[in-house]
Amino acid sequence: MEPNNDILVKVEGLSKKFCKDLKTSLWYGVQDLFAAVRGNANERQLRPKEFWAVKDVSFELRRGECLGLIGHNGAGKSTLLKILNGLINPDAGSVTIKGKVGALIELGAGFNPILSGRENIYNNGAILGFTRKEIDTKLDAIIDFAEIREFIDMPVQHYSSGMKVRLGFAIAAQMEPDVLIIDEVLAVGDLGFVLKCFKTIDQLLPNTAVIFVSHSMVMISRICNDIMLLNHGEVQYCGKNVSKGIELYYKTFANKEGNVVFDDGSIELISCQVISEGGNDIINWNENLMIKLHFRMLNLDKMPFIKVFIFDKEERPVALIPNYDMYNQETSIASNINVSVNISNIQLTMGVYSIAIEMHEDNNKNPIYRQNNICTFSVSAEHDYWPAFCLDATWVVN
Ligand SMILES: Nc1ncnc2c1ncn2[C@@H]1O[C@H](COP(=O)(O)OP(=O)(O)OP(=O)(O)O)[C@@H](O)[C@H]1O
Repeated sequence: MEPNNDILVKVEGLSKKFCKDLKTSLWYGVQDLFAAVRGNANERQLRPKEFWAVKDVSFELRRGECLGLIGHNGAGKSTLLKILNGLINPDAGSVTIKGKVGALIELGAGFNPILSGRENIYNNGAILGFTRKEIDTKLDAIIDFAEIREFIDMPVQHYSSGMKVRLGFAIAAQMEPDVLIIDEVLAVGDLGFVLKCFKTIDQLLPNTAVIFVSHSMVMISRICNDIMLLNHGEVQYCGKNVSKGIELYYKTFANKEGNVVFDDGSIELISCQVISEGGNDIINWNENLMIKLHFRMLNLDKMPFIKVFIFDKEERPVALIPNYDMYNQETSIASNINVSVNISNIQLTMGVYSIAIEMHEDNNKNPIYRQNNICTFSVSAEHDYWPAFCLDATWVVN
């Protein structure tokens, strides 16, 4: 048995370039072939229409480590995984992988579509280096894990996307690989299956190195203890601070524009401001926060029912502040209203949040006004955590 902290994946200076147009790419292919024969290949330079899909990527992964690979569409994540899995050759750099590799890269890739699920289990098992006898002993566990016993003798080409990913993950996981590579495919599984995958990855992790690509920061933060952020093929951040990697990823997609979703002309929202005790828009964790609203009543003579929503950077609503205390109070048409909403000890974690406002004539009636992303504010804190709240609790030893 190898020591627990042995390096299973070692990637050094890995680069891969592609060409943006097919004709030129084929011509470069021919040139490269001759250059390689003459032994003077100049792989590190880009020619017209070429670009780096992966550039100078290096990292190491040990047993028990799960690397989350994140980045915008086209950042180079799948290309990197395909190089790791030996599906494409890099132009520069090296990859060293120890042990058995289980990979779920493209939906249905690795399956022969005209063979049944059962036959594909034997094929994939053989590719992973298992004998027929070994696969026989794992067959039932794979079929049960995938929950597709009814359809196991049906050709894989007739499987739904979810069924394909179930079978692929079941094979990869039940074969107990040393290195498990998972591309975004889990996104097509239903919640029940995703939860099962999380549990399985938790169980495998002590003996496995996992590389996991996802656009879901919820999944990344749930299972990864290392993170790599790719930006146009280059590593923007690589390290153990998963929250920092996620925060940097979010910064690439900052949405600063507000949008009115609904406005029936009853009210004009003039301004919305979020301010800290110190009077600026950066709030320290556990500090008091004030939201100042200024609006004009155009066609209403009673205070509307107002819901102030706080959204996180992934546009998940994390808090709601309703004005139960003051709605329905008498006002007059054409009056200007200034409202302060005071929130004590805000315990949201570090990051950028946005405000949305919805107003109703009455608690139970349809909205008369809704605007998203009206303004943003930042919470600063000593530590960067993924969950939305870090509660100021008292710990007592009893
Ligand atoms: N075979 C290929 N030939 C030419 N360009 C390619 C090829 N494969 C990938 N690319 C390009 O390389 C870049 C990286 O693609 P890749 O699929 O690795 O991105 P990704 O980070 O996985 O994106 P996504 O989040 O959309 O899955 C993209 O610009 C893509 O168009």
